[in-house]
Amino acid sequence: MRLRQNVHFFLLGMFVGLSLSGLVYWGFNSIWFGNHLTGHLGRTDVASLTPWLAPIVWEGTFDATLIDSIYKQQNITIATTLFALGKYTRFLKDFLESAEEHYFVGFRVHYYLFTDQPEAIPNVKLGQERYLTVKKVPSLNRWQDISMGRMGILEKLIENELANEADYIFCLDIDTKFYGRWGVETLGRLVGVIHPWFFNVPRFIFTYEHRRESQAYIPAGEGDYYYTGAAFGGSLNDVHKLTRTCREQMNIDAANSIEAIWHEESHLNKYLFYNKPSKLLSPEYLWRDISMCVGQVKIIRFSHVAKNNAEVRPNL
Ligand SMILES: CC(=O)N[C@H]1[C@@H](OP(=O)(O)OP(=O)(O)OC[C@H]2O[C@@H](n3ccc(=O)[nH]c3=O)[C@H](O)[C@@H]2O)O[C@H](CO)[C@H](O)[C@@H]1O
Ligand SMILES: [Mn+2]
Repeated sequence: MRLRQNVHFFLLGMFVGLSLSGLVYWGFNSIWFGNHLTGHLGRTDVASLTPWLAPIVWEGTFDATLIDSIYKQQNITIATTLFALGKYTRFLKDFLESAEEHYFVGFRVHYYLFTDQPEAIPNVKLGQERYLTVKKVPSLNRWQDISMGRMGILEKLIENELANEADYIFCLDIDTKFYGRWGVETLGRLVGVIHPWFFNVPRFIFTYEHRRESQAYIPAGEGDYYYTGAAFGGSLNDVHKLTRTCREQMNIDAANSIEAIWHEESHLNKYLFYNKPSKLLSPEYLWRDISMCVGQVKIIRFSHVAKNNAEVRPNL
């Protein structure tokens, strides 16, 4: 009898003890008693801050509802520039349809699309406060010139047209598609996206320009991250300075008959090394065309689509 009573007391004690510790744990983490220092937001498997204290945005590092509500009060416009020349017009439909589903949903977005064939632009239904302006540009017969030429065109666009039209700008490749949220968590003064092939490799693998003759030169052993040329953005002023500098540096290279190893991407990397971005986006914000499982990437938001370069580009 006594033994049974003891067992009962023991079980009751266990129950009360566990409940209390559960309550304390819940209390520390709950919205009622917890705070952002004891909460769950943050990642331990990846760096979410650069050594200069810029955030690196990964799934699990931000509260989407909260950040949406903050930016909702600001009545912002996000200019988004796209280029589709030659056969790259085929990527427009998927890009625009998926962007309407995932890209700054609920915010004012103005796409500026540069193309040599305005007639080939598909009719995609845009949401409320979503605008598309098409601008005709001359065809070019080297894909490298199309890709690099974007810097000068963006520089002029910001200078001549965007001043009172937009608050932020993102410049994105068109051979891409959205699969998940890309929202206001990406906004910042100067924003770079970590290249999906180089986020988990040592620096000596980074394909920076290492020839001293090029203006994109970065000495061996230097550099922070390797950024993709397929997506970057920020405030109008900062992106204007970036595009102007890259365009000037590419002009000097051209005058010296040298082309950086990865074209404007090399110049962008040089720029972002000496002008540190205020925010970095993880490779969730530009994934690879070849699907490969990588533990740290919990969600693919935006990705290159598979393409046959020899077939879509005007030259090799
Ligand atoms: C993953 C990544 O970082 N991608 C970069 C990479 O290759 P990519 O293979 O992604 O370059 P790409 O073929 O997509 O060309 C870049 C962009 O130029 C435009 N385009 C290009 C060719 C053409 O015939 N018509 C046309 O419209 C289009 O917007 C395209 O998205 O290197 C390029 C420069 O070396 C750029 O830096 C890209 O951003
Ligand atoms: Mn691309």
